[in-house]
Amino acid sequence: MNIKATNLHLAYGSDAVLHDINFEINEPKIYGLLGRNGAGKTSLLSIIGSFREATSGQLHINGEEPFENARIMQEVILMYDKDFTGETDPPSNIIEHIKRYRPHFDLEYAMELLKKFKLEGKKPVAKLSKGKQSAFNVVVGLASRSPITIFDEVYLGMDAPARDLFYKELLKDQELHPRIIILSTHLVSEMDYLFDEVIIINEGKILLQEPYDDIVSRGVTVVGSKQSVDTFAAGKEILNEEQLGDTRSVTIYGETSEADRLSALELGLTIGPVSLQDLFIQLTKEED
Ligand SMILES: Nc1ncnc2c1ncn2[C@@H]1O[C@H](COP(=O)(O)OP(=O)(O)OP(=O)(O)O)[C@@H](O)[C@H]1O
Repeated sequence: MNIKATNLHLAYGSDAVLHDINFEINEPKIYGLLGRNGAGKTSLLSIIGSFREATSGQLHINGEEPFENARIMQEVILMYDKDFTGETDPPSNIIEHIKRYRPHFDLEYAMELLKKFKLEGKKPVAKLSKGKQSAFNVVVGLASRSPITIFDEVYLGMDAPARDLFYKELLKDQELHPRIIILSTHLVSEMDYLFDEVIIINEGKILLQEPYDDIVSRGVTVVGSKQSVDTFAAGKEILNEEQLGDTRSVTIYGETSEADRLSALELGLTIGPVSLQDLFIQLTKEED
């Protein structure tokens, strides 16, 4: 499967939300989609999920526009924080009907997941707790085995053990049935180990799209005396700096060569890694 955005633009009335963005997703991997509140994540995912049309530019899935395209819609599932008001059926009844419009749906796996997430009862979905409704979304998303599977913040209502179960199932099932999985989340430090690739969207633009390992290997923290840190950091891209007495700590973004590491050692500095969450915070922070 291939997702390709070319000068993709979305506006709500006169408010532009996605600004001529370009990116491509080709491989069956897990993609983490990160962005601050209002950055445009849900807007972008709703175009991929064929919930809405772009204002201009193109979003193609396997070369076709997904909007009102039945063939493409069968291949993509977008799970979001759905309002289940009025849903009188229990989870097990609903999933029995999904196969009709989701060709890759695995009913046996869905039943197994209902059991794992303790959703086998006869209670209507509308009367389930918020977290159980979220877990039901997760079950449908996983068992759909759609070649493009998108989870837009569905896990927020789930408690920590349920989220942990979801992450384990996701990794296990992705290993057996690789597909493009896009996870939009604010739980960056909790979920970063799931991501093969990271896409950061900021104010309606793609800030970066890179393998997880490449991003985190590019950020370092350097701690030491003010003078030594300043000497080391001169000419480098500094994302953040903090000072306590004479001790200075800076977050640097960019390749750190072997020569850099040696010079840090000579200057008596301590070099450490930076988490994806810290990099995300620094890369998307607003200027004062
Ligand atoms: N239906 C709509 N009509 C008008 N404006 C909208 C609509 N949906 C979203 N927006 C606006 O588009 C912008 C992007 O919203 P979007 O929901 O895509 O962001 P997000 O990155 O998913 O945010 P969050 O992390 O808070 O969920 C926001 O300014 C939002 O107010």
